[in-house]
Amino acid sequence: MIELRNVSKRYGSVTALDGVSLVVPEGSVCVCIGPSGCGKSTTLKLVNRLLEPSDGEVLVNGQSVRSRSAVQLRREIGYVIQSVGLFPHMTVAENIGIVPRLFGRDAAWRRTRAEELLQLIGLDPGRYMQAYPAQLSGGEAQRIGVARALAANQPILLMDEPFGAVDPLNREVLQAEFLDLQRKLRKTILFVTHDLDEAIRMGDMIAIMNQGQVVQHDTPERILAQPASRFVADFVGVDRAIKRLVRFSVRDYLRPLPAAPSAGAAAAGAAAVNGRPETGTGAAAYGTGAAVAGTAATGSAAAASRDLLTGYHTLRDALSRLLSADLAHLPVYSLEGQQIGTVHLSDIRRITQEVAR
Ligand SMILES: Nc1ncnc2c1ncn2[C@@H]1O[C@H](COP(=O)(O)OP(=O)(O)OP(=O)(O)O)[C@@H](O)[C@H]1O
Repeated sequence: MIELRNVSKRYGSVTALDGVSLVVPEGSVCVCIGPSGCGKSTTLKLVNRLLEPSDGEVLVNGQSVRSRSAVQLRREIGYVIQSVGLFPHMTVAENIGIVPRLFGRDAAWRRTRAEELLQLIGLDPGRYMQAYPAQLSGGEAQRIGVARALAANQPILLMDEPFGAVDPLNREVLQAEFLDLQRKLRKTILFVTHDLDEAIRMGDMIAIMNQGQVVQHDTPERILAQPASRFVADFVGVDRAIKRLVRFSVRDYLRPLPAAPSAGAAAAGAAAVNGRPETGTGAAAYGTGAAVAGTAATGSAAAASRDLLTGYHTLRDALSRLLSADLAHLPVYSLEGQQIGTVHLSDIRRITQEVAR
């Protein structure tokens, strides 16, 4: 558990944090969000003692961080930042093994752990263990940053815009994968983002900050349904019912393809959305050769380059595409560009009604 009790942080005449109290229960994700300069990163850095509070107290698992050595604390708390901070002269495996090495784990243990983690984050160990950071795409580097944070099995993670440097599709893929991991690992996570959709999707709780204060700390649903102030209402914007849909991934509402795929309505949908004639063989008609051959290892280039709807997209993306194409359903693709099913407007409508209740 992470707890801030009435914490303030001043830099000379600048008050970066002003009496912040916040609790992140064990196994949950709290996302801090707010305008630039509101104190998000400062909040995070107080937890692992990269900064010291001017007033108030920060506790980790009930113990004041002041009573812990900063070095020891940082070994126990993972820290993922936007620029990732991989060491360029070390291989991916060595980068992932940094904290376990500090804990005295031997080379064989670190190697096995690095392989497991690469598999967990969807990167082929055979290809990536010995790669250097300069050989990675931005999205891959960010996954390695997450793997490194997971390597030491630290129960607490601080994540400062961990997916900030990734393009939108890769970002949605990483978010979905990270949520899968979190369901399994149940870490206690304090997460900072600029991106409201990301906050709504990732957070069990969201702390909306403004001018060094937490102005609402609540579930995403309540923040959207009952903003506590004019500031929060303006911050979350007008289309709040639709924003809730980012909490749902397309793959969870996928209707599978029939056993023998045919050139049905779904293919027609693809043609309409992609603005090109469909020859009747679904995704295969677009070919997976050229697009996929040049794919980044994350595999998302094929889907991204053709702007296809994938299982990793949110239901809000699906809704927006359905409405703009004026269709009742749309094909859904794998990252490699193979059609895997369809998503239906009627299903999304049902979910909107359920969450509105
Ligand atoms: N070392 C410092 N000296 C003086 N002021 C600082 C220092 N670090 C941060 N600040 C100020 O404290 C406030 C909070 O900074 P912080 O980095 O926590 O904001 P943030 O919400 O993370 O911003 P952003 O979204 O732009 O990253 C800002 O006004 C910032 O200018």
